[in-house]
Amino acid sequence: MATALVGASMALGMGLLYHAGARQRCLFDWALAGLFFAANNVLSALMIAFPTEQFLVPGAGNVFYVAGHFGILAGLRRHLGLPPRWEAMGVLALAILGAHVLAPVQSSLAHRVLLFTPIIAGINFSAARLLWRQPDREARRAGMPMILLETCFLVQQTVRAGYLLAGEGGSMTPAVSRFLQISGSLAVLVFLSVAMLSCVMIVHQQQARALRLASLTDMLTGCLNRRALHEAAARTLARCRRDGAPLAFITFDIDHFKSINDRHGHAVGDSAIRHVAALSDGVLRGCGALFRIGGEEFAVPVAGARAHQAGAVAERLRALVAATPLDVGGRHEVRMTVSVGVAALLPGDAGWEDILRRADEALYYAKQHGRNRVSVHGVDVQATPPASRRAAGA
Ligand SMILES: Nc1nc2c(ncn2[C@@H]2O[C@H](COP(=O)(O)OP(=O)(O)OP(=O)(O)O)[C@@H](O)[C@H]2O)c(=O)[nH]1
Repeated sequence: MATALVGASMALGMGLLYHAGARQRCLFDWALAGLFFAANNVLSALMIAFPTEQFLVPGAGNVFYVAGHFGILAGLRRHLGLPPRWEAMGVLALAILGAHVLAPVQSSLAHRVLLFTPIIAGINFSAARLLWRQPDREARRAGMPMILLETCFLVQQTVRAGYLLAGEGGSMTPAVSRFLQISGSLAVLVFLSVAMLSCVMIVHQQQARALRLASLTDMLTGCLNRRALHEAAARTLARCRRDGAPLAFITFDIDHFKSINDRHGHAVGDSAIRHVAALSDGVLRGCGALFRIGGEEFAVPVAGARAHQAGAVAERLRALVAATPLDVGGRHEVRMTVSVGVAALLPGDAGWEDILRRADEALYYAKQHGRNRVSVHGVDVQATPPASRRAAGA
């Protein structure tokens, strides 16, 4: 009954977690798993209190037990974006009930053990393998308690099955038999308690990841935002310095954007920003990630590129935007241009902000000199010493 209560607690806990805002459908599968474990244990307790010859009762108990393990696997599958495959459990349930009609299964514990241990072990193995094969290391780390739990349970089941089979001939003492019975029940109780916590960990990690992603993503374009640039640019600069590789920044800004808003409305202005971001994404594929760092201003750190190489990419981007007007619902087109600034890492730079500042100076130069053009710092705009050197020299 204690195990039944833990199963019921698992069902309740998963349901409450869903309502508390986690809103992940895998919680339904895990709640069902808890209910199946609870049903299995209630049935076992009833069978001890009221022994019966009816084959359907132990058959249903075994179906509930397998369905409990299957529910955990189904939830994990759903969590990873795979179909939960409950229909396979339906087929399995019929097969298990059908097996209980057979006299050898009804009469012999060894046959039941031989039949069910591989099924449960297979489910445990599939669950552990699924979590282990996740490409995302952070997600795999969050799934580690569940991986260990499923593996330990698999080993425990196999060892226990081995003992039961060995003792079937009557060689097992009553003490060993009782130990196997109690340890089996305790193993399920511990399994359920740890499974509940492991499920919570998996859901929590996914939510934390989603929140983090949202805090780094620009809602309008889906590009990374300025906060993400701070993290990514510092990492990129450190890597380039370590490898002795060059690094350049491209920044660009839509020309006369205010007039697009004024003439066509804010919604078309939003579409224009999305349009330019999508075009840029295509040009920049393989060069570097696109960051939206202001209303209609974007930045791209290009690792491994010198100023003239980044300048060539910037020119392709400028030409594409100028040649590809935004189609507004098939009614009319909005032509746009961008001004682009490019700057490269200099030996005295204190941080990536120095490169971005020079790229911005180049962008300002492009705006001042007719717009719809690319300006490269050090070529079009004269180099100014970085802030740190100016401060040191002052
Ligand atoms: N639709 C829309 N407008 C935005 C958004 N963010 C900023 N803006 C507008 O973008 C305009 C930026 O205008 P300015 O910085 O004056 O520059 P501009 O008109 O593009 O002119 P230049 O940059 O000098 O070529 C402002 O009117 C902002 O209100 C946004 O997310 N959506």
